[in-house]
Amino acid sequence: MKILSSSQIKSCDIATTESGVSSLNLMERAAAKCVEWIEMNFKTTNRFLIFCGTGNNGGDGLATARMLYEKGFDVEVYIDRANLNFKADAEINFRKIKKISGIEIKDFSDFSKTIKEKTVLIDALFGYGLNRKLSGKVKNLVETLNQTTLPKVSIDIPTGLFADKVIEKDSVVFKADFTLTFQFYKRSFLHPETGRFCGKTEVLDIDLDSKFIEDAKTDYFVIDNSIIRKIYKPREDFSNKGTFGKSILVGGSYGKIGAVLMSSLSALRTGSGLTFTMAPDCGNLILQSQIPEAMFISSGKNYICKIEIQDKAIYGIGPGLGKEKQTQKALLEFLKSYKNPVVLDADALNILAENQNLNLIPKHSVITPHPLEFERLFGKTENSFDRIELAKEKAKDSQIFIVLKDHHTAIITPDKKVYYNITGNSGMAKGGSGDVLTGIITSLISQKYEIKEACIFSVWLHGKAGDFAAEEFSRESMLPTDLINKIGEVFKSLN
Ligand SMILES: NC(=O)C1=CN([C@@H]2O[C@H](COP(=O)(O)OP(=O)(O)OC[C@H]3O[C@@H](n4cnc5c(N)ncnc54)[C@H](O)[C@@H]3O)[C@@H](O)[C@H]2O)[C@@H](O)CC1
Ligand SMILES: Nc1ncnc2c1ncn2[C@@H]1O[C@H](COP(=O)(O)OP(=O)(O)O)[C@@H](O)[C@H]1O
Ligand SMILES: [K+]
Repeated sequence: MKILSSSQIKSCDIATTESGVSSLNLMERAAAKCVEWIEMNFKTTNRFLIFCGTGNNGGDGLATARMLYEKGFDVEVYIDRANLNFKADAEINFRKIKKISGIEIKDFSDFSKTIKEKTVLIDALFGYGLNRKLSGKVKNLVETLNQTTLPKVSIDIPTGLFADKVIEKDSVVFKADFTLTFQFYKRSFLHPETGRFCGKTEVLDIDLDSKFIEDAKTDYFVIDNSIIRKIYKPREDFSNKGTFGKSILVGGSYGKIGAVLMSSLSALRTGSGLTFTMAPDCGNLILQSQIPEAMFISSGKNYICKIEIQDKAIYGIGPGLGKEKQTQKALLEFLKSYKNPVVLDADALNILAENQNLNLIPKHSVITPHPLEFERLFGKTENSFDRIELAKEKAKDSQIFIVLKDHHTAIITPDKKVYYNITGNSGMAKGGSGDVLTGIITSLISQKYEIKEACIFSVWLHGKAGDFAAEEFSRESMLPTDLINKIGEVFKSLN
């Protein structure tokens, strides 16, 4: 799914109205979608307090208020009585509301924190039209609303956020439990500084102009099910182990054999035809007894001392590798003579960062840094939006794929496209989850998925397996190995 900027969304709204739908109708459509969702999700609630601004977001709120009232709910509308300067469509909706005697219209200052139970707060103060941080009455109101424990729903965007940029550190933002957004994810929903205000995001289809959307140019995408369906290649019947590639997972050191073990197991669980683990001898017994399907390639005693080059294999290097001098030398020597794409993670990246040898990374390789590893490689940035921009430059300069791991991992391609992942959960914030991802990416590349597609599919699959694991074991209790065991269920869901 494309992510458009706020100015592109505005143009898309205009294109839609030019194709024959009036802007008032569009607002009606947007509100109807919100009401439909609200009815489905707040079955026992009977009272809605709707906070409206004077722009189109406020207009959506006013139309939502009317429709909820018509469905028999109790509704109170809160506005700034000192500023009734509504935009055209909002004005029409305000007049409609005024005619309904059953809807109370109150001033922001009338809101009391001691509110009855079974009440939901709906934020329609500002949408993507916000152009500066909140101040004055709206800021005070949002601060007060945030202090209540009532469920909170934002229409389109939590008030105080911009669609596609970071907020200042001291900004006040409505802290939603749910955000009902129209047609597109906004980039700010996907970044840590801003996404934490959105709660669960629901994208409501309001049928904006499909031709405009198809033609719109953007560098940013959300990985949705339709992308995955296009990428996924069901396993062929007329095949053998050679059909599904050879993965070599390189890593492990004394005390960290588990990391490369999990990578190897993940490669197997995602379909790798032949899977090898290249690890020091101290790992042999552990690996052979835990994963008999993987073959062992010995390299050193307690840490990797040499990375042997084999034909027609895809290498995933880094999990549990450590940074012993000889390991560093082995990695650098391998990279000096190996020219095919590789997957590099964890200490492989730290070794390259310390030696400033980024130019050794073969073209079209995949690197999978978390934010700190990224910083070690490429330097500090002010915020996560700047980090993505820096990653775009670096991916292009080095012609590599950067899988920037986070709550919403982003894949940055050499042609500067950014794909955000929306599967996964905080149960994955445990040592070992990254090792699993390295194994999956290596396995999919060895099965001849295009590198970009392998990255997209792997990150999605990893997160989805994490979601299944959380469902069964809880976020607290689930382990990276549970996640590996759930990969099969994810594949089943695709078949
Ligand atoms: N046809 C459309 O344009 C559609 C728009 N929709 C809604 O329209 C919203 C966008 O509407 P608008 O462009 O009217 O923008 P908003 O309703 O977000 O903001 C209204 C106006 O407030 C002013 N403003 C910005 N920041 C401010 C601040 N910090 N303090 C005080 N005033 C400030 C700006 O002049 C802005 O135009 C979307 O988020 C969505 O909710 C939906 O109705 C769907 C269709
Ligand atoms: N809060 C979270 N929500 C979703 N995914 C997460 C979260 N925390 C971690 N992950 C995922 O788990 C993996 C962690 O990788 P990494 O930080 O390298 O850990 P490790 O090296 O210990 O395995 C990444 O793929 C990341 O996206
Ligand atoms: K809003």
